[in-house]
Amino acid sequence: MATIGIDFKIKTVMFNDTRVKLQIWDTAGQERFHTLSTSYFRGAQGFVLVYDITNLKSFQSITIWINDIYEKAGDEVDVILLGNKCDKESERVVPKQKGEKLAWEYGMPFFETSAKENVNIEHAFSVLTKEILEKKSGVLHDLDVVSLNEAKKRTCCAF
Ligand SMILES: Nc1nc2c(ncn2[C@@H]2O[C@H](COP(=O)(O)OP(=O)(O)OP(=O)(O)O)[C@@H](O)[C@H]2O)c(=O)[nH]1
Repeated sequence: MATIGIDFKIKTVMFNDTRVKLQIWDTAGQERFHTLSTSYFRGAQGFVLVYDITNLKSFQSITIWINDIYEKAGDEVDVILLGNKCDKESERVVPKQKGEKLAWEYGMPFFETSAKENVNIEHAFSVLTKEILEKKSGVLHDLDVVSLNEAKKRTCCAF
């Protein structure tokens, strides 16, 4: 069934002994719902862009979505690209190399997946989760350094 507007699911996964709660928002991919989805971009930590390897138009739309993401969510967010339906090899119209090239141009991880046959789905989400967590811990670390420096300054000035 086509997604109208937005749908979301919550999944808790274990990641290096840490419980991580993923809130996964599924936006409608169809053009006529596009504007509806854009208001949900802000606040997202990661994006999974999915095209259908048997549908050229879905691949061509990816560039529009990438630009939208960077424009509306900032270019610091983590994005991965998935070429889905890799179980339908005989109907493939998008060569794997094209997906790889596009992902390489934007510096994002790329996987071919099959939601139907559960190929690479967990792996793709793990990679994205890892990138988000690493970025987050980096930010926390930076903030710690800043607050330590601030604390030092304050101590210094108080004397
Ligand atoms: N063979 C195959 N079919 C798939 C796969 N993933 C999804 N489908 C089928 O493709 C159709 C569309 O799937 P959706 O999950 O609704 O696709 P979507 O991109 O979310 O579509 P919107 O909700 O319109 O944005 C359904 O009939 C699914 O069963 C896959 O990996 N392989």
